[in-house]
Amino acid sequence: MSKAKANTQPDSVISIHGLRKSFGDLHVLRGIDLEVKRGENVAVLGRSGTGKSVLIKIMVGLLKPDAGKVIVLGQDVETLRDKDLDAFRQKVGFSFQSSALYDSMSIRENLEFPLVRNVRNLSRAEINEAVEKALADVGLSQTINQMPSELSGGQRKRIGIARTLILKPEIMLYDEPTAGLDPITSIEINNLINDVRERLGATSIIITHDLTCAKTTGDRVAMLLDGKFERVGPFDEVFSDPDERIQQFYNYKFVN
Ligand SMILES: Nc1ncnc2c1ncn2[C@@H]1O[C@H](COP(=O)(O)OP(=O)(O)OP(=O)(O)O)[C@@H](O)[C@H]1O
Repeated sequence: MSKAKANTQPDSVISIHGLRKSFGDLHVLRGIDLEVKRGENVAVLGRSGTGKSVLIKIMVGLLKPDAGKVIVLGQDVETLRDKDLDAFRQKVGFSFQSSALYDSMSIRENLEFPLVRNVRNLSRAEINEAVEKALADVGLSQTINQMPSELSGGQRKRIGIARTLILKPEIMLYDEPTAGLDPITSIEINNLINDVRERLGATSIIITHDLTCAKTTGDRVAMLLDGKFERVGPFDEVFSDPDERIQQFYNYKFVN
């Protein structure tokens, strides 16, 4: 761990070097490098199937890389096991592409679930308070006794984010937070992501192919092309690049 730390820039909370991952002959990640500072929001952009979800899964230890290093909060993710991995996953919140709510549980029960599983010795009053706060943070206090099936797609996404936030993570990883949502609801989610950063001081990686989401939430965007971050920087800088692949992506998707 110390060796890996030595390679990391001092203010980085996420440090990725030479990351590679293939599935058989499919070379998905071909040498990814990225440094993310505390409190920064980085939007990872790329077309479908370019490996964005694979990257996020490697970052939380759900997939093993073939080569390279992923250091998150000073820890080499690949080496984490058992209790250390559990503790790590409390500090790194992962908001799934599907909201991943339990359909048979009420919103209150969905939010209680990670707390009861991960935090010991909480009183009933503390659990209630945490659930109420998390719901208020995403503007959905009124849904506490409803079932997921009674909510809209946008509301389910926000509840999914609240369920991740309830453990007060230092890092939030959002996988396609606006996928399948109408433009207005997408804007609400983008605002929520920015709000989370301001209120919790969380560092976030936002995986998306929604350019509006990337522009609104990312201090920087990292453009995944052919298995590498070909361009990393402020949105306008990255998309002023005349590279045909970048312009094709921009012109096809961006409506504003
Ligand atoms: N466990 C796995 N086994 C085999 N192939 C996989 C596995 N996970 C991902 N892949 C392949 O890796 C490639 C990248 O997948 P990934 O889900 O990361 O794409 P993505 O950029 O997130 O796409 P989308 O925007 O559509 O969600 C795809 O071709 C996918 O089929």
